[in-house]
Amino acid sequence: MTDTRQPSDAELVERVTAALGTVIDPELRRPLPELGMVGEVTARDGAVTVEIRLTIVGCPAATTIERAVTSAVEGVVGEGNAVIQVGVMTPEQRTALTERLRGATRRMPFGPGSLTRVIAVTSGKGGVGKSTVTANLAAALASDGLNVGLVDADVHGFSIPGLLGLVDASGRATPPTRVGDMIVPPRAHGVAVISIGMFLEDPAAAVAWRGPMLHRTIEQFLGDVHFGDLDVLLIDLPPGTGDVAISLGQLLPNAEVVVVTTPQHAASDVAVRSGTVARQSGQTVVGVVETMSPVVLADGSTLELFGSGGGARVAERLSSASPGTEPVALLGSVPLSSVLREGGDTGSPVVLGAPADPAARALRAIAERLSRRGRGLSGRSLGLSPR
Ligand SMILES: Nc1ncnc2c1ncn2[C@@H]1O[C@H](COP(=O)(O)OP(=O)(O)OP(=O)(O)O)[C@@H](O)[C@H]1O
Repeated sequence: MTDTRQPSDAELVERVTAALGTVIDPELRRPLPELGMVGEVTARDGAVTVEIRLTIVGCPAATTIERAVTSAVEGVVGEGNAVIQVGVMTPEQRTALTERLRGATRRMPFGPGSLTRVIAVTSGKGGVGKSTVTANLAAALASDGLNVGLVDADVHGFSIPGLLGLVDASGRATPPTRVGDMIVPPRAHGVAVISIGMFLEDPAAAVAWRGPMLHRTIEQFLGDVHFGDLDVLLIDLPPGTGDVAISLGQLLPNAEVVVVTTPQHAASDVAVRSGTVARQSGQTVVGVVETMSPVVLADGSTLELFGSGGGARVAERLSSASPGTEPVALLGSVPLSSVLREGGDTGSPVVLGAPADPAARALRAIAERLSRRGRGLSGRSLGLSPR
């Protein structure tokens, strides 16, 4: 027999509370009650009032949250029977929230033993297409359903916000949300992104920092930014073997490293050095990506603007420099593509915006190869001990 009586107000409160448990904060990616964002829930004569506490005044996700809460509550009480009162957390509530979130991760959540795969992308020379490769790999992996974070560690030459469309018309990068002293990264194309560019008022400002300041910034990006549970964290390193690469080697010796090069000798020779420095800190070079590779033109001829063979050369030299370890593979070659470049200029990664372009296909295949590699459990702590 079906129960046809009207639910009591107490039952409504119970059902609405359960429904609110399904509403996820779009930035912090956890249910609202778990974040302490749901205040009092009261019912009277079948109508329900819900108090929502936003983390900060002017929270960028306010409208999305209010809409999601309204729809969850109306799902229980019917349209027009829900009153949503939106307020803001007190400083004490905010502190409790940041402490809860910190406890859930750890101070350095991506260090050795982490279940997140950390993939640092490096190159020898600047301007070889490293950031473009990183942004596209992040977008491709996220569109495959993985939780992806991206740290733009190219502090002096940051370009990730632009490549992923996280800039306004004046070129200013989207600032992250701050909850107390915790930083919530903006998201684009499903990727949570942090970059020094997001902390600068003037997009043209030069960041002239040296060793200790750079080290602290990278440490903060990895420790104070709330990425939540990630499957993969990509790191766009500055070109070369400078302070940031060394800091990252110390902080994340567990990182896997992808070396990007063009086909040209001048680029591939220095790219080998970047791979070698990564290895010295214990990181594993998992492959090489060649970009700006030869492209087949409409008339069938091949344009080799930067020559050919650089990627294979780097892979071979890194393999022979470390005999006895797994050979370093050429993960793929991304041909020269004006569609890819235009996608970068407009913040629309080519893997999403023009998936049929040969460069997009090559990048997708590289992302697949990388994620296939990650399915094994070798090197991961399973939390088991022998009996
Ligand atoms: N395969 C490609 N075809 C055409 N243009 C490309 C290709 N790859 C990258 N580019 C273009 O080359 C320029 C440099 O690329 P990008 O910024 O990714 O290089 P980078 O190695 O990260 O540079 P830096 O480290 O100095 O910041 C960009 O304008 C980008 O659009």
